[in-house]
Amino acid sequence: MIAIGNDHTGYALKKAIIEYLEERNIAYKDFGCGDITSSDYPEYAHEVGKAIQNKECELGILICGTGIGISIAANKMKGIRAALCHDCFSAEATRLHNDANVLALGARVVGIGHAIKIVDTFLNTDFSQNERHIRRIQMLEE
Ligand SMILES: O=C[C@H](O)[C@H](O)[C@H](O)COP(=O)(O)O
Repeated sequence: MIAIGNDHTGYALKKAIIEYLEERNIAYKDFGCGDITSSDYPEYAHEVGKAIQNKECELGILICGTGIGISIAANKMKGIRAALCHDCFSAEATRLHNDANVLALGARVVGIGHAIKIVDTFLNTDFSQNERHIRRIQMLEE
């Protein structure tokens, strides 16, 4: 299950990502927001982070204007490794090396087509299970 959350700036991109997920029968839970009325990104980061912490969802996608605020908020939560990625190389590397469990995107930074490719890369790359990466992730948790 993929958790998805966004502030007002990310609403249009969120709809496009949901279309991508539905076309591929990928289960998701939408934690809002549901329109373009000004809203506060920490709320949605918190909801998505909680869904991952309690194992309701395995991975999350968070969107704000830059992706920065919402990733800062998510990364304050224990066990959350949110990666702000605006290119496919980073999206692949953060799954392989960091076992990132949240992809953060900036709706004011990337176009929808590029963002969908980034989402596709993130969701289709598994953690490497490499010993040195496991060690470093454990250090992050400590
Ligand atoms: O990091 C913060 C996010 O990019 C927000 O989406 C952004 O600050 C929202 O800006 P505004 O309230 O001016 O639409």
